[in-house]
Amino acid sequence: MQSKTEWMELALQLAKATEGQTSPNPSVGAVVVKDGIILGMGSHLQAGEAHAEVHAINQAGDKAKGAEIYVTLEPCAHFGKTPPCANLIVESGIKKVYIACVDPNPQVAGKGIKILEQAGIEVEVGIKETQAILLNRKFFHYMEKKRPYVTLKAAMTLDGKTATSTGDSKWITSKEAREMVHQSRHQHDAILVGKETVLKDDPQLTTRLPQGGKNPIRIILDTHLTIKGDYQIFSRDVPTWIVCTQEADVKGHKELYPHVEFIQLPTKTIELADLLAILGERQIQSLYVEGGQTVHASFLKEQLADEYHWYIAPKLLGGQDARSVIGGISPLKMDEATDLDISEIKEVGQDILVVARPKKG
Ligand SMILES: Nc1c(/N=C/[C@H](O)[C@H](O)[C@H](O)COP(=O)(O)O)[nH]c(=O)[nH]c1=O
Ligand SMILES: Nc1c(N[C@@H]2O[C@H](COP(=O)(O)O)[C@@H](O)[C@H]2O)[nH]c(=O)[nH]c1=O
Ligand SMILES: [Zn+2]
Repeated sequence: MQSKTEWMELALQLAKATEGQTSPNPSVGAVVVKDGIILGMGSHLQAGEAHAEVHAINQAGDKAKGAEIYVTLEPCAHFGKTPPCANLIVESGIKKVYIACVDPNPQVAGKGIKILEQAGIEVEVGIKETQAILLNRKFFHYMEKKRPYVTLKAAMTLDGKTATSTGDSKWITSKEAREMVHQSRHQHDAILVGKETVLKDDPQLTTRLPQGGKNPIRIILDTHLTIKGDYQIFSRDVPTWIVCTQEADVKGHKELYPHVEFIQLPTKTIELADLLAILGERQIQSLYVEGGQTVHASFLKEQLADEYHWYIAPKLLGGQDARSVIGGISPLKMDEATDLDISEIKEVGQDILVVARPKKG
């Protein structure tokens, strides 16, 4: 007989396994148990398909009567692609529901729990809540703020350089690290770079994994539409959006790049908060910012980065004229630094990846 935390851990594993493939839905896992025996378990696999509870309860069938269900997110209460999970749980005869965390989606947000309690079902919320919230941090952020969860990615030498003074940067990190970057691209709805990166690196910004993967929408910040000529980023196989400002000549540029979408901001400069709100309206839930140093500087200055992925290679470049990770102007005092919580450090091939998030509050 396993403890309720172990059953919830199993449900979380089922949810974690689908991370990155359920957007714009959260990743959810569910386990139906009776007298220490697993009667059904499942994960929500793709947006628009059956929810985790539906899979688990279908597997349990009539044996669900009198059983318990462990689910990593509050069962939904709205009629989406499938009937509400809360009602399904009531009909199944399940007698107790363990929930890791409440669903902030206004369509749910406590309604699922109310339906269960009104049907006389015992509900316990908060088992492994921290892990469940961390797993769906992008979804929760988007539901709350209606703007994408922003992850800044940079690859640098041990002394914090992203290129030599001549702009050469191929390659700093190893094949394994670059493959992990493509994993992240697969898991994000959109990827963003500044015009300098386009002009200097001519990046494709596509997801090139041995097992395949989803290409994020490519977004370029080009205030005055200075990019002309042919670059890989304008390939027709992946949507590309260019962000510019009010004086930019979009009409003229449309002739150059007829298949590219333009987001023209009503301001003289690109206000990132405005851009993120527009991306939020376009259902972009997660944004991967691959730099370069000017773009990173803007996100840091506006405090609009939610997560940092710093890939650090065991190399030293030296030279104050080499390109540093974040450009812009330095604060005058050390206590103006942005404090971070380092949530993960892992070895990737010969490199290390530091995952950090701004300290809350
Ligand atoms: N120079 C390095 C990186 N360089 C990152 C730059 O943004 C570079 O233009 C793009 O990653 C190229 O994208 P694509 O391969 O054409 O799709 N990023 C890394 O992770 N390691 C490095 O060594
Ligand atoms: N994936 C998931 C839930 N997702 C919730 O339902 C919303 C998506 O509904 P729909 O468009 O019908 O798929 C999503 O925004 C989130 O609030 N709920 C659950 O009970 N179990 C699940 O496995
Ligand atoms: Zn549901």
